[in-house]
Amino acid sequence: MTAISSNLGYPRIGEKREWKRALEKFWKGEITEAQLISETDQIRLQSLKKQQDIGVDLIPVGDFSFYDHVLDTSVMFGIVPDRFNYQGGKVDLETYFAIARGTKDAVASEITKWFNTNYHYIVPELDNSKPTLTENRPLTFYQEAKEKLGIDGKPVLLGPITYLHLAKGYRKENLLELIDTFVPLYVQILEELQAAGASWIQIDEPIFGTQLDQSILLKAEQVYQQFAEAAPNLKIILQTYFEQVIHYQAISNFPVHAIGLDFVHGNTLELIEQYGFPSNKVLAAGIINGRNVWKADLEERLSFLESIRPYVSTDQIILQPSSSLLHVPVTKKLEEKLNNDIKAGLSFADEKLTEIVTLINGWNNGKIKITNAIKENRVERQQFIRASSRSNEQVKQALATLTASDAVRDSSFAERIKQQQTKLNLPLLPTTTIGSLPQTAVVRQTRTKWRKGDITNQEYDQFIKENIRKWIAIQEELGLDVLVHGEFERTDMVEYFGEKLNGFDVTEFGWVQSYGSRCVKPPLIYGDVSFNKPMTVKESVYAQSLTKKPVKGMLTGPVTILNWSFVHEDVARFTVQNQIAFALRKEVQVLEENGIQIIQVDEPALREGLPLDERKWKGYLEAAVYAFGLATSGVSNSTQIHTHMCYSEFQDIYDTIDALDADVISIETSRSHGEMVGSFEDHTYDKEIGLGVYDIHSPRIPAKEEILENINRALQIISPKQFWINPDCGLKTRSEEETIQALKVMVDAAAEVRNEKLTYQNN
Ligand SMILES: CN1c2c(nc(N)[nH]c2=O)NC[C@@H]1CNc1ccc(C(=O)N[C@@H](CCC(=O)N[C@@H](CCC(=O)N[C@@H](CCC(=O)O)C(=O)O)C(=O)O)C(=O)O)cc1
Ligand SMILES: N[C@@H](CCS)C(=O)O
Ligand SMILES: [Zn+2]
Repeated sequence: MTAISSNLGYPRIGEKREWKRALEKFWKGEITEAQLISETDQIRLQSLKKQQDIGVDLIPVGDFSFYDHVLDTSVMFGIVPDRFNYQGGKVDLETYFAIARGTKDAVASEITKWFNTNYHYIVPELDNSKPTLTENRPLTFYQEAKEKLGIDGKPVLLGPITYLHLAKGYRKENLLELIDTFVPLYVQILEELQAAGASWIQIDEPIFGTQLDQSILLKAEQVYQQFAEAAPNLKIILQTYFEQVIHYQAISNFPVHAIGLDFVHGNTLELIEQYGFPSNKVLAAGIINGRNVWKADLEERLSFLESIRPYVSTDQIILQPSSSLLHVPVTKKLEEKLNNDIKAGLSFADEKLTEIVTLINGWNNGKIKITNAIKENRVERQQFIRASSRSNEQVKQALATLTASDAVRDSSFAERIKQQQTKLNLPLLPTTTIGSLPQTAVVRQTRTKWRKGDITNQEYDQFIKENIRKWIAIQEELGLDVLVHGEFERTDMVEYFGEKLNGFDVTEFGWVQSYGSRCVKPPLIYGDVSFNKPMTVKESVYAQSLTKKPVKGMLTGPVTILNWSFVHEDVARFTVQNQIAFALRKEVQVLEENGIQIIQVDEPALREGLPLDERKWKGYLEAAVYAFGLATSGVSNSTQIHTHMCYSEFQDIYDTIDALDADVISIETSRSHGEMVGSFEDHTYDKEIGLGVYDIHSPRIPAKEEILENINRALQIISPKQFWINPDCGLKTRSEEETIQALKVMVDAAAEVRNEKLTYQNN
């Protein structure tokens, strides 16, 4: 008997984002549903075939999605919010996409971060819905892989404990009962899979990387007992990831065939060393990082595996990535423009699976059998490690001299805001946007032409300027108070800085799914980071030259740049974060020197990066506050620092939001229907704040009444003197028409409330 290799999930998007293009064509009505299905079938089957060719033993099936796997789970259980008029039975694609994207009559469901990743899932709205099994999705995909490719796949299912923790619309005290209502449906899925001849099933429970009550653990054990009894021939892998499990002793004793543990994040090895591993179970060991893109050190991984060997027999292990490969790009083979030294150090999804297959051979048959692979791996890694561009002594020295006071502004907020008000003279309830304006097809196509050399630098600059000019005029016409230049020159708020800062590089095809069809291309941080030359000044200064109203300078913050990049692993993440902050500090100062009076430093990833294990929160948050302070504290009192965060639960980090000491913060709240507002009830927040008053992720134009409701709800708790009115995130995904219409409604609503408040004050 030998051990086997496995994968937990494969990127859905195709090597060149074919999946995204098919979806967007369908949404635009350019292809039919049948064409969408046929195109995505092809992408999915190619992905399965590739994994088969690489030699992966347990190939995941059912990890494919038309939008999001949490939404897939919801519709499989008939969990559809009432506003979509669902009549029962299998949920059709129209309803599925309506939940995800909204319609003109119904707002989309909320999206939020999938654990500590930049992937967003659709939050299930349980309310009073009665779960029913509308289709056995895992079974459908299991049968497809078997019939079309002869793959005896491993269906992937989101587990009930995690699914219900991610859902809303129920009272926490009813969770245990609620779990019981889903169990029979899961049981039916498992029974049918077993009857169809499936051998394995992966049930994802990443929630076990977070702190859970004893009562939940007990319930979970009973649930898995029921699963095991219902389908005794199905080998259940209880799969955790993104963190070491917190309740290891409890979970490792659950009555399942295998326990999947992440050996990359946290210290899982220590848990095994301390408590051992049950002899009657298989250890599915995640030993290749599923969240980063660097080539593993095969020799080191093999010797790491030797530390596990005393606790398991040779065939008692499955080797796999630490998590689904949804979070890394598909293959590095398409990267033809990357510097060779950097490319040598990379490993995307396909290359990671090859590493797993190599390691399983080494584990089963001895190191000698993989000597050549190890040699090649060593040479390539050394080529990367020794690349001369990776080290920057000057930055290291500059950072070594920094102290706590380098990250704190000169005066208190109370003092600063007086000076800022005098200078900016803004009205009550100022209106603004978050930064980006529509990245139309023309904007993207022009950038692509420029990249290909089809248009010159001057022509591209001129094109960007024209867009800035056009949108400054539109914003003035709309009556917004603080304007933005629109970020037309940026592919993405992180990738753009990756193109400009030293120590970064960018890929051509290194896409990962962010939400729905939207993808991002995280830059690579391969070495010490430093400022090269001004990155945003030209566009900001040009925009400011066109108007008397203040134009915000627009930067992405150090925590977000770090979180949304693939960061080399040679030094601590916090060190890289401070290097980025130090480089941004320079940019902030240059913007100020060039007459920009408001500078926004976005930190949308700050909450997302919060460790799953609460014991690690303090260190993470302190480092975040320091880095943000380092980036923003080098300006005078009268320069107003803004920040922006979106799509996360912020209640947990209220104190950090305060400690960032930004003069103004804008936070998304519209999809969560104002839940964040409640946090301000219990605190006395003294700085200024904009709570997003409408959802930009839906093409729907908000009604004035909705915006008024959002504003008035916030104003019950936050003083109008502190409150800003803005959408909840950037507008780059919206069309020009949608943007203008929605902003018009927003500005009208703001004017109405402003007049009411002023009338009230004057009386
Ligand atoms: C705020 N958000 C962000 C997150 N993470 C980031 N790294 N950046 C973010 O802004 N996480 C949380 C949220 C997620 N939100 C979004 C919102 C929108 C997108 C998005 O629209 N992504 C685009 C890709 C953007 C991009 O870089 N485009 C390139 C064009 C590349 C291209 O497709 N070119 C075409 C030719 C042009 C054409 O015909 O369209 C080609 O080569 O074929 C660019 O602008 O140059 C997306 O399309 O998915 C992501 C996350
Ligand atoms: N300034 C960015 C922030 C997005 S989170 C934008 O507007 O797109
Ligand atoms: Zn945002």
